[in-house]
Amino acid sequence: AGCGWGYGSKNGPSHWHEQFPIAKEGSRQSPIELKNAETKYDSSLKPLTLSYDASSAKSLTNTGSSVQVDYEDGTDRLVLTGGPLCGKYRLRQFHFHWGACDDHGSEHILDGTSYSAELHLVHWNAEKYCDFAEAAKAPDGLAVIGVFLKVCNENPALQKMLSSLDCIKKKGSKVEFTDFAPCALLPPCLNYYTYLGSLTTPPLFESVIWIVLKEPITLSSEQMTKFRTLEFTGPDDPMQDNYRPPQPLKCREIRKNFQ
Ligand SMILES: NS(=O)(=O)c1c(F)c(F)c(-n2cc(CC3CCCCC3)nn2)c(F)c1F
Ligand SMILES: [Zn+2]
Repeated sequence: AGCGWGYGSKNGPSHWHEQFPIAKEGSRQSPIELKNAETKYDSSLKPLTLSYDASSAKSLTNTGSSVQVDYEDGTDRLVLTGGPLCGKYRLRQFHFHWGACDDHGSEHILDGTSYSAELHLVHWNAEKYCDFAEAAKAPDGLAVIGVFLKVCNENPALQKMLSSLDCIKKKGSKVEFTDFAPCALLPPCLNYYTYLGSLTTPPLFESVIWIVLKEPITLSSEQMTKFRTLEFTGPDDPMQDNYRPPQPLKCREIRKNFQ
């Protein structure tokens, strides 16, 4: 069988509809362009609350499309509540999307600006659903916090992960990765935009309540270069430009919790 979906010219985002029709037929696909002037301030939106105990990080994996840190999500360890959400959402994993150069690479675009990378913290609704796979198929099943990465000064919180990338250069490789508090990757200000969307990779399920932070976190250009030392399929195929372009807004509203 041909290689599965990816980000190449033969299996990239413009081909995904061939195996995943929702890519073209969906009504709430992600990512999108965020135009601040067209978003609506909603005073009923609550602040985000991230509960945070000794973190339950498990492993660091090269998934073949991103680098991902998986969490033990059998109990309420890292829980997201508040914001636009009803109930509590458990952190399952976080991963990144980035470009071949620092001037692009994020999935969401904010007022015409592409950032160098974007962090996604993926949570699932553990109050309503039994496990991640079930939640991933429900319209209110997932909540993903998107954080923009901007090349500026070094980010010490990323160093522990980036210094482990040499061990997972190859697709499918995985190493133990513990005691990593994801809150260290958040900016001081948690002002956010929120809208109803989808997974930005196949199967592109329309099950994500997106929460995109307005304030980016920063990292150095050396740290950004480190991401690109990972491989998609082999040594001549560096992992980069693993982002989906913006999708039609259709009849969706984007709200924000700040004026
Ligand atoms: N970019 S994103 O939108 O933040 C994003 C996500 F939110 C995800 F949840 C996944 N995801 C995909 C699966 C396979 C599951 C296999 C069982 C059925 C559901 C999908 N695991 N996690 C994902 F790959 C991704 F890119
Ligand atoms: Zn993602």
